[in-house]
Amino acid sequence: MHNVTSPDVAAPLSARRICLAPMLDWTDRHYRFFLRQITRHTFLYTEMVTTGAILHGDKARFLDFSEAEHPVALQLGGSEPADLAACARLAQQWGYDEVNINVGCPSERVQSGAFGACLMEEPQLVADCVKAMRDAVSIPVTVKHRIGINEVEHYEYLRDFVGTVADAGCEVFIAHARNAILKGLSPKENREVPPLKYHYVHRLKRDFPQLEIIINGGLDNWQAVDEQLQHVDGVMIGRMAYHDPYQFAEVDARYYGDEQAVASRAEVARALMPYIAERMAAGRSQPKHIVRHVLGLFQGRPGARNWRRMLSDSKVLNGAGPELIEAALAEVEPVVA
Ligand SMILES: Cc1cc2nc3c(=O)[nH]c(=O)nc-3n(C[C@H](O)[C@H](O)[C@H](O)COP(=O)(O)O)c2cc1C
Repeated sequence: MHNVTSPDVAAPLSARRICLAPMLDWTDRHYRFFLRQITRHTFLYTEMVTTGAILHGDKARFLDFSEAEHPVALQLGGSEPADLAACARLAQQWGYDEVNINVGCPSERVQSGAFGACLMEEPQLVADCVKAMRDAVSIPVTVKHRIGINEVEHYEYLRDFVGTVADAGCEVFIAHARNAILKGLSPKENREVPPLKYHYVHRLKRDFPQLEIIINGGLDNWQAVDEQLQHVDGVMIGRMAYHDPYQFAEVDARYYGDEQAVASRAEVARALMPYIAERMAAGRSQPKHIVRHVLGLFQGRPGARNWRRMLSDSKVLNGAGPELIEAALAEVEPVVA
């Protein structure tokens, strides 16, 4: 549905050519709506939501999103096939374009729930989860994983994991090209310390050419992304997208062949005003929940500091409405039209 063709290659390009990584607390619906004002095509992933939160909690709170966010995937944390299948069904009912299982998160909390990266050690269980979900829905079921776990360093471990899960019908794998170390490293260290081994992921694509392989980890500029796209079907970007989101203004033309005009930073900011008004009217969010995600909009530009300062000042935020955006724009130098 979202595929585009490139004049250079015979195969259709993946809609997941550029993906926004799932990031807890960061890629919530507000951030995703904001990034969508900058890029129409980037494939967005929600932060991880556990099956328990969805099945026993306020479903609308965890699942609602704006129509504008499409294409958007729901990332689930869980390891019970029946629970994951029930949540996949809800994801489809809610209108998500894909449902993804988190097999990469190393945090202690996640381990005690027996899901996340520790599932790398249980490929058959992941396969059972995928099968149960695929039996329940027609949207794609995908897996985000690491290249290994703890001291396991050999490529064959990754190959066998992917092979087993692919046999259950998973056709899209998103590989964070590092091991997960379950003891002794914090989640943050687990995104920085284990070495990146992009070549393992490239080899995966060579060994499973029929699968869609998306690479993730440490990619923070388009030149590096271009190099990766020589080897794999797509690239997933996390921290750069959050800290310097306007870099994504290049994505639609560069990776999807869409030359439509790109919104300026100020236009992106102003697009948030009706959104803030709507969320406030629905009684669901305050401006501070939304603008905390847009602090990086002017990253590297004159006035970035003023923008950031104003939108993180609790005195300004308390009691503010959408006009807060216009006031913050007025602080950005030079004043942008
Ligand atoms: C604040 C934060 C929260 C994250 N939360 C999740 C998550 O919920 N699910 C997940 O699969 N990965 C999560 N990650 C990992 C990212 O999806 C990604 O794999 C990692 O940041 C490496 O990509 P990057 O180098 O482009 O940032 C998180 C990363 C960060 C920085």
